[in-house]
Formats: sequence, C-alpha cells, structure tokens
Amino acid sequence: MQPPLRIGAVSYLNTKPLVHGLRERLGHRATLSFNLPSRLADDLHQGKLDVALIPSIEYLGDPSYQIVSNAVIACRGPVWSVRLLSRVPAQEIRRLALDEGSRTSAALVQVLLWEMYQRRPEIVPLRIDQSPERVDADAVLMIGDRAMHPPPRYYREIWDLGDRWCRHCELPFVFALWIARSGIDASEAEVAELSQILQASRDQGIASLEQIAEREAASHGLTKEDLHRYFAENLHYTLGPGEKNGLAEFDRRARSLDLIPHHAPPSTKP
Ligand SMILES: C=C(O[C@@H]1C=C(C(=O)O)C=C[C@H]1O)C(=O)O
Repeated sequence: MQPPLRIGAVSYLNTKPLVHGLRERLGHRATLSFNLPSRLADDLHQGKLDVALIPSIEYLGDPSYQIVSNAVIACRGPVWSVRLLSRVPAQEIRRLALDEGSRTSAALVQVLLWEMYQRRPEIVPLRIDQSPERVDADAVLMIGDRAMHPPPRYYREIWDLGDRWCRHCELPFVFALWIARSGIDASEAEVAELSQILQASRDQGIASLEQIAEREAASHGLTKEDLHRYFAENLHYTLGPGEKNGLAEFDRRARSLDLIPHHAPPSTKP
C-alpha cells in the first residue's frame, strides 16, 4: 500500500474555510498538518510535504509546481490581515521589517513601495515571536492573525496591502494556492480526486462561515460578526479569471524587481 500523502495548510484563521471537514474527507488517503506559510513553502520544496497551501510567489518561482485546486486565498479589496505599519511617511521608509511567516506579502509590499515611491528599503526580519514594537525598523509588514488586531502604538501610516494592490492595479490579489510538488507518489487520478476534495471542503466551508466564525472568534479575541465579515467580505476563495490576471500581473512586477525566489533544486527529495 502506498504511504499517505502529506498535506500542509496555513495555520491562520484565513484558512479555516478551506479546511472545513478536510481531515474527514481525506480519511486514510493523506495526513494534514498546519504551519506558517513560509515554513510550508520550505517543507514542500524540501520534499517534507507533498501538497501544501503555499505563498503564491513560491509557486511563481518553481515551474515544476502544479496548482491542484481552484481553492485559494485571495482578495478583491481590503484583506484586513496583511498590513504595513509605518512610523514614518511611506515614502521615507529606509528600513523595513518583514513578517517571518510571509513570502508573498513580503514581495508585495516591496513592489508597492517601488512603484509608488521608487523606494527599495533595507530589509530586516520580524520574527514570529517578536512584537513590531521591538524591531529596529521604520516600518513593519505583518500578516495573519496577529495583523488583525489594532496595533498597540501610534503609526504614521497603516496600509492594508490587499486594498493597496487592488486600487493600484485594479485586479484581485492571490496570496496562497494549493500546490503539489513534482515527483509525488500519486497517480493523476489520485491528484484529481484530491482536487475534488479540496474544492468540496472549500465549498462546504463557504456554506458554513457563520458556524466557523462562531467557533473561532472568541479564542482569537474577535467578535463573531467581525470574523464573519473577514471570511465573507475581505477574503475570496476561488481562483477565477480575475485572480489569474492578478497573479500574472504580480509575477511580472515582482520579477522585474528580482523578488521571485530562485530555488536551487534540492539535493535529495525523500
Ligand atoms: C491574507 C493572508 O494571506 C497569506 C499571506 C501569505 C504571504 O504573505 O506569504 C501566505 C499565505 C496566506 O496565509 C494572511 O496571511 O493574512
């Protein structure tokens, strides 16, 4: 019998509607684990996962990667959970701290700063356990659950990067996609079946947004109304023609700044 596929999903609230009932649907076919987007990307690349919900820029950086579902994390306007917090006017940012969990938004903020102000700030990391107050930088990019709470101090400018991109380009933005690496131990029929399962979980999740919001809100310090609005109005979960155009546009702009990762092939893939 072939070993179960190893599937990795993002550990943030934004992914709850995509993984609704997923474990049950997968049964013995696959294992499901959760992690930060950047770690999922590294684990997929190193062959520690077979399929994962990874940052879109990582997909753009590896031509051998295959999209396995039209279930995605995207937005068509303000996204709420991807924010630039700047202590200085954005055109004066010299040192920028990037959330360690991010790859796509980390590139997106650099694309926007370049296109709007011709600025290429020095980049430093914002560790996952580090508060934005404690980093020595003019501005901080934060994503995921921690970016959803009001920042604890005064910032000169706060950007919602979903909103900024959508207004700048008049296109949706795709943050993450379900990707299979090449060489996995699964037939085409099994990948097609997985694709159906991921879509069914998304569809079921979208039909259960109130229930998910009710279940998750309090433990994340949010009201169920706000969390429901995040799922229903900020996030968009289907890769349609607009999202594909947005992804192609992001590819072009990030590539022109050399922000697409160049992956050397890993020496051994287990
Ligand atoms: C909207 C979000 O999308 C995410 C942003 C990602 C990135 O910046 O690399 C990757 C996966 C998504 O979880 C968010 O995390 O808030």
